[in-house]
Amino acid sequence: MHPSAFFLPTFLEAVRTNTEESIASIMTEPIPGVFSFAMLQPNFCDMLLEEVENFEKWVHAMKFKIMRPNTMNKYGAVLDDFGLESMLNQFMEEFIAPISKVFYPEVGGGTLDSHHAFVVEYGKDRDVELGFHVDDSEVTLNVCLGKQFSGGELYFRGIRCENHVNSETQHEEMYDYSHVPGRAVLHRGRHRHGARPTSSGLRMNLLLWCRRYSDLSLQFQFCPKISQWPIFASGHVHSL
Ligand SMILES: O=C(O)CCC(=O)C(=O)O
Ligand SMILES: [Fe+2]
Repeated sequence: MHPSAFFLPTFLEAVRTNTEESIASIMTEPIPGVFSFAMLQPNFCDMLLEEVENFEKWVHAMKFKIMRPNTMNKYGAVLDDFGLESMLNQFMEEFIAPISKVFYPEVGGGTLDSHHAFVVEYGKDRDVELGFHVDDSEVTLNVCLGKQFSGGELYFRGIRCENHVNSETQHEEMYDYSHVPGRAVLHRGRHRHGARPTSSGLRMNLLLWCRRYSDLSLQFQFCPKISQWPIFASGHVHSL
């Protein structure tokens, strides 16, 4: 399948041109460090949703146990488990690393080298909301796949290092993002966030937690609570 079957022409063109200007031209940055852009073709969102649903049906029929996408979400599936691992790695290297190189140089955004990819599901008989947390990632891509829903806003509360992860939020750090199918949000894993209740319908989002394992010395984080950086932040953190 050609990339134009997955991605919107604006996104493809911006990343292929691969300059700071071309990448910035498709982005909005509603608060520092949070970027949003239109990314996926509507047909591809539908296809991926269908694929996830088929996988879940198959797992159910086989009486297999489905792996939870992460420590907090109960509903959804790990995409790497059904044959998409190498495609998603290529996607991270060719599309997300060039963007992260421009916007997140402090965490080695240009040299992301591993990922954890999953779909999360919210609605009736699914997860309702997601508590306040940081991700086990350097950079997180969160793309809404659909379907129809209300609520489910992603709220942001500022970037923090390990030592200040529970510190208070400044007014200017508060931001609520409303998901739109096909549209992506990109943020640092250490940018504190959560998801408000999906009050009706079904919301499914694709998450790509991108990491840089090759050189852990770059796991240093800028934290506004400290005047100088880097500050070492370790290991796996999810819920706060
Ligand atoms: O539901 C969302 O959009 C947020 C999901 C999220 O933050 C996560 O899975 O780490
Ligand atoms: Fe998250």
